[in-house]
Amino acid sequence: MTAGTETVDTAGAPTGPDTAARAGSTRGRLVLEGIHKALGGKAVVRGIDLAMEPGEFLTLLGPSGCGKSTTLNMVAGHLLPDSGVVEVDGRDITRLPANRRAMGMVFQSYALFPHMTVAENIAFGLRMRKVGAARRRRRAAEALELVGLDGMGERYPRQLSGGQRQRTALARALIVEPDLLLLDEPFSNLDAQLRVRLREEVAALQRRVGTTTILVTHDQDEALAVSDRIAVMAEGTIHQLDAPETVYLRPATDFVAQFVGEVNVLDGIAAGASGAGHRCRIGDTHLVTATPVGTAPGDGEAVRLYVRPEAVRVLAVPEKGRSERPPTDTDTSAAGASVDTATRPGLPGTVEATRFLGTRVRCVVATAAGRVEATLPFGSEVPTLGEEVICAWQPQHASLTARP
Ligand SMILES: Nc1ncnc2c1ncn2[C@@H]1O[C@H](COP(=O)(O)OP(=O)(O)OP(=O)(O)O)[C@@H](O)[C@H]1O
Repeated sequence: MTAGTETVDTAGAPTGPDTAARAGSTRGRLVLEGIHKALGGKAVVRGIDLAMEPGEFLTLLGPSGCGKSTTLNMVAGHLLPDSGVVEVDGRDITRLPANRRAMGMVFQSYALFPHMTVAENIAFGLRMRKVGAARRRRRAAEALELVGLDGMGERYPRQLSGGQRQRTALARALIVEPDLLLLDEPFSNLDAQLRVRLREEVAALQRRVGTTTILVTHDQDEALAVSDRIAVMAEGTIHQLDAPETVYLRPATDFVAQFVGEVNVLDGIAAGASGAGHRCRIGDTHLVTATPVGTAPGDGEAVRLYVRPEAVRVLAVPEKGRSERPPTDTDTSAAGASVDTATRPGLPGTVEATRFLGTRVRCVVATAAGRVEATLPFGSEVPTLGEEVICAWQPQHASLTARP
């Protein structure tokens, strides 16, 4: 889009440079401070604090009803918080009406005007801002190109596929060069393949234009794939606000561990630090290791350990080991190695089920701590049903917290 010099009639609305030239923008620093909101007599948002950097892509992730959309609507100005402050670029906008905020919003339902062409839909925000017709047409054509819809400007929404409609909605949100782009479950109406493709497109586009973006979703894969940071929400509060890797590998709470990705949950008793982590006793005899999240537990404290199926190695028991699974001197190798539990941590068990999943095999092992699921990578040797094995993992691949 060309450098804009037009003024607009909405306080806080942008008059800034081209959308395409805004990567590395310093605009769109959002701060939420102590936000509370009750709806229908129920506390729906209960003390949200959040600070976003300009250009950041942040996802509000949580189960249905946890307050994600309510939070987004307070940023958009569709809802007024009961208490707390919404600030953009140092300016308190808590009480500023939605139409005077510089926000671009995309909804699950597209919300396009059926009687307007795609180009008219996209240019709508500019028309509201009294931008002249010729300039509107030019900017709409540029926005169409930005979202890969060149040449489709004269169609009507009903003549578009779901993905094309959502690209139109995105172009309409971006054309006003908003401080913030707010995406409320924008991919939910699309089929699985298109959902993945469009989310990649949106993430790439966001990096290009550099608009600070909040995505609301309950889809953890989506959140992990596109976000700079994820705020995991439950019951109106943020449980953890971190980079995707940290949320996945170092879940801060029991809820985060169990909501984001699949996880084995094992209860045990803390048994002292070891060089590469913290020891944890399962049952009377078995020792495993993990990395504490936050303060390390005291000896004898009841702890809960979380380990992802893909981090679990299924190893042969040395004395029963099959000849085709040669022992190694490390327990960090893939399935096929063996482990000596007298000297190394590990959880013995019996293979209860194996399931072929195409690119990997899922192996279920019955242990003293309950069922442990392991994902064996493609090409691994698959243990036989009823085989006695050891489940092992590297301490940095398992996390440990005080038992809730
Ligand atoms: N206008 C309203 N009046 C009363 N309760 C409401 C209203 N809007 C939302 N709620 C309730 O507030 C809670 C949070 O809703 P919200 O839409 O923010 O959740 P969400 O996390 O976005 O969930 P979803 O993914 O299902 O949209 C829900 O229990 C919902 O039923």
